[in-house]
Amino acid sequence: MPDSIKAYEQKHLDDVVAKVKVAEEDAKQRIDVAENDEAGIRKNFVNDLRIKTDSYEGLLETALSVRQQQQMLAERQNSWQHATTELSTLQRLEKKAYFARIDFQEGPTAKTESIYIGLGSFSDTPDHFLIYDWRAPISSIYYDGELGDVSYQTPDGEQTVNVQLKRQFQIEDGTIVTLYDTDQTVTDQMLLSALSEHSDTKMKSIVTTIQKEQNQIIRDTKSDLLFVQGAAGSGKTAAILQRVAFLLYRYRGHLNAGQVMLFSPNQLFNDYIDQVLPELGEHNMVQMTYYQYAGRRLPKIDVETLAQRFDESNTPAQKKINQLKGSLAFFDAVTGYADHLESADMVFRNIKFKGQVFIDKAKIQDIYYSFNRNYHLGNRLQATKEALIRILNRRISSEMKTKWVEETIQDLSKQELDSLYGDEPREFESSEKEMQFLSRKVVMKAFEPIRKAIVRARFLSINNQYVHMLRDIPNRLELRDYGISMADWQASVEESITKLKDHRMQLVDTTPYLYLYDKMTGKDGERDMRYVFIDEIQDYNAFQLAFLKFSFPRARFTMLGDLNQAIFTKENSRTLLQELSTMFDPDKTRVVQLTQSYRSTQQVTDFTKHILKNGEAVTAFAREGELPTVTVANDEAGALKKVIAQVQKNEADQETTAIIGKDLADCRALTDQLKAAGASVTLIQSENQRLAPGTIVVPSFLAKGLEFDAIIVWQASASRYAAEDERQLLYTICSRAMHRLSLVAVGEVSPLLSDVPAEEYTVI
Ligand SMILES: Nc1ncnc2c1ncn2[C@@H]1O[C@H](COP(=O)(O)OP(=O)(O)OP(=O)(O)O)[C@@H](O)[C@H]1O
Repeated sequence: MPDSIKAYEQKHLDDVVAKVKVAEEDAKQRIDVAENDEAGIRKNFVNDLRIKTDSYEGLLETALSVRQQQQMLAERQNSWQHATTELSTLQRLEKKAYFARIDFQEGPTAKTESIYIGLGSFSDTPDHFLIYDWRAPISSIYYDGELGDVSYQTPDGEQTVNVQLKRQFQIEDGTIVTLYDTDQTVTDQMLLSALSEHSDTKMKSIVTTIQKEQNQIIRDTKSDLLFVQGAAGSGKTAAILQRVAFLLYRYRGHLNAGQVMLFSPNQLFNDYIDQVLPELGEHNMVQMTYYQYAGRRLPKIDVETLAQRFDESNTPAQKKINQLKGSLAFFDAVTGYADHLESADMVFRNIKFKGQVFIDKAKIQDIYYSFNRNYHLGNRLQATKEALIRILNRRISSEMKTKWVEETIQDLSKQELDSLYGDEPREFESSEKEMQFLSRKVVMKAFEPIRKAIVRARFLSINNQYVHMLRDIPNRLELRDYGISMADWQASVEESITKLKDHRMQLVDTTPYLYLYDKMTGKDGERDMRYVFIDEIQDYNAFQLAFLKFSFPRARFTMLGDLNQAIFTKENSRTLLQELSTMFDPDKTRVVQLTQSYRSTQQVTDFTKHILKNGEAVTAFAREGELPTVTVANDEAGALKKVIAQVQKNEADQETTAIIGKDLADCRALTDQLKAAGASVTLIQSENQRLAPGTIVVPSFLAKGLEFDAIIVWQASASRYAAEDERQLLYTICSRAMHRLSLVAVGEVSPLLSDVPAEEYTVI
C-alpha cells in the first residue's frame, strides 16, 4: 500500500477525530446544563411549593404543581441520559473511529460514494454521516459480498450497489496502524490477527471481522425460528451477541434490552459474555440458565442441579421414561390432560380456618364445575375465586356472633383496639353498634389468611394434580410404543411422589410440572418478551422448547447449538431437530449451518473432530499451531507430575490454562493434589462461581461455551471415557482449546481416541 494512501487516510482520520472532539465538548456542555437545570429545579421545587391542604382546590393545585415539576425533571433526565450515551459513543469513536471504508456506486451513472464504518454513527450535520454504524443497512455490504454488484436489505426492500473498494483499518488511539485493500469479505489477515490473541476471562465483540454466514444470522429479521447448527468454536455465541446489538439498533424505540432474553448454559458463561454488549454501547439482555428460570418459580422445591444431573446414572427403563417425559408427545399429553380438567378431575383442597374445614373441597368442586363449557381453565378459576370470596363475605356476619370473637374483643389491649379503630371516627350510636363494628374488624382480620388463600388459589393442589396426571398418562399414551412397561411407569410415579414429599424434583419433571400449573391457572405467558435466544440447544428436550414457546408466545426464537456437543441428552438430540420442525411454521423457519471453527488452531480442530463418529461437519480454520500431545502415565502420581510440568510450561508461555476433569470428584481430588504440590490453581465447582484469572480446574459440564488458550484434559483414560455415548463429552472438552491441547491419561488412554490418526498428535 503506497505511503501516500496511508497519509491520505491518516489525514481523513485526523479530520474526523477533530470533529468527534468538537461533538464531545458539545455533549459535555449539554450534560452540565442538564445537571444544573436539574439541581435548580430541585432547589426551586422546595422553595416554590406551597402545600395547600385546606380545600379540595388547594390539594389539586398542589398535586398539579408537583406533577409539573416531575415532568420538568424527567425531561432534564432524558436529555442528560441522551447526552451521556452520546458522549460515551464519541469517546469510543475518538480512539477507534472506524474499521472499514467502502466505495460504491448506486447506478452506472451515479457518482462514487465513500463511507466509513465504525462502532457507532457520527454526523457533523444532520444527514452528513462521517461514520456509519456497523448495523446500518448499507454496512451490510462490508460483511456480505465481494467487489462488484452487491445487494443489501433496507427497510424499504433490497438495494444493489456496485462496490469498487473495500479498505480495512487497524486503528489504535487515533493512529492508523495498518490498512489493507481487499476483495474478499474480510481479509484473513485481519481475522488471523484477531484469532491469534490470547484468551481472556471475558469474551470480546467480533464487529470488525464478522463473517458472511455469521452476518446472515446477525441480520435476520424474518424468521420466527432461526436455528443455527454450528461446530464448536464457529462463533455461534459471538454471532448472537452481535445479533442482539443489531436488533436493539434496528428496532430502536420499539425494543429494549429487557425484551430480549438469553438462556445460557451456566452462570460462568453469563459472566464470560457480559462485557460484549456494553462494549458495543448496548445494555445487556435478560440472561438466565434454564435451571434458574425454572427454579425461580419453584422456591420450595430443590430442583436437581447440573452436577447431580450429570452424575445421574439411570437404568435403561428410567432412560426411556426420561426420554418420554422430554418429548413433544408428552407435551401434547399434558395439554390434553389439562384441557380435560375443564370438565372433570381437578383436585381440590379444603379451605380451613382454625383447624376446621371452612369451605369443603366438594363445595369448591361444585362451584368450579358449575360454570358452563365456555369457561376455560383461567376464567373458571377466576369465577371460582369470586364465588368463594362471596361466600367468605357472607360468613363474616355469622362469624361475628361466635364466642371467640367476643372473647377476642374483651382481651384486646389498648394498642390493639386503637389499631382496630384506625382513622375512623369513634362515635357510635350505641355500644351495640360499637361492638358490631369491632366484631366485624376482628373477623375480617382473622379471615385475612383465608382471603389470601382464595386469591392465591391455594385450594388447588399442584402436587396432587401432577401425581394424578402421571397416573393418568397410560390412558393418554401407549407406553409400549416408547418401550416402557406399566410396572416401570408405576415405579417411576412412586419415585416422583417420594421426591415431591421430600421437596425434591428431577429436572425432567420440572417443566411438565410448571406447564401443568400454568395451564391450571390459566397463565398464557409473558407477552412482552420479543426475542428469545437459547444457546446450547442440544441440552434441552423438546418439552422444554415447547414450554418456552408457550411461555413467550409473542417472541421470535433463535436457537443455537452443536449436536456434536450433546453432553446431557446424548444421541436423543438428533430427534430434537425433527420435533422442533413441527413446532414452527416451516416458511418462517431458517436453518443455518456454520462449519468453520474459528476458536482453535488447525491442529487442534483436526484432532478433536476425529473423536466424533458421524458427527456434524467441522472445517478447520487455517491457523497454524503445535500438535496436541497425549501422555500416558503408569499411575496417578506420574500423571500428576505431567500435569504440573504442563501447567508450568503454559504459564511460562503465558497461555491461560484450564484443566478439565470429567466430574467434580476427579476435579476436587486433582486440585488437592496440585495444591499439596505447591501449584496455584482455582477449582471451579459450581456454576455460581466466577471465572478466576490464572489456571483453573473445572469439571466438564461447567466448561460449556467457554474457551482457554490451553486445555489439559485430566484423566483422558480408558477408565473415564470408554462408552460410545461419551464421545460428545470428550469432544466438547477438547474443543475448548484455542492454541494448545494436552491430554493426560493413567494406565490406558481412552479408546475414543483410537480414530485419531497418529500424525495428528505427539506422544510425550
Ligand atoms: N468472525 C469472527 N471474528 C473473530 N473471532 C471470531 C469470529 N467468529 C468467532 N470468533 C471467535 O471464535 C471463538 C469461538 O466463538 P464462540 O465461542 O462464539 O463459538 P461457539 O460456536 O459458541 O462455540 P461452542 O459451541 O464451542 O461454545 C471466540 O473466541 C470468538 O471470538
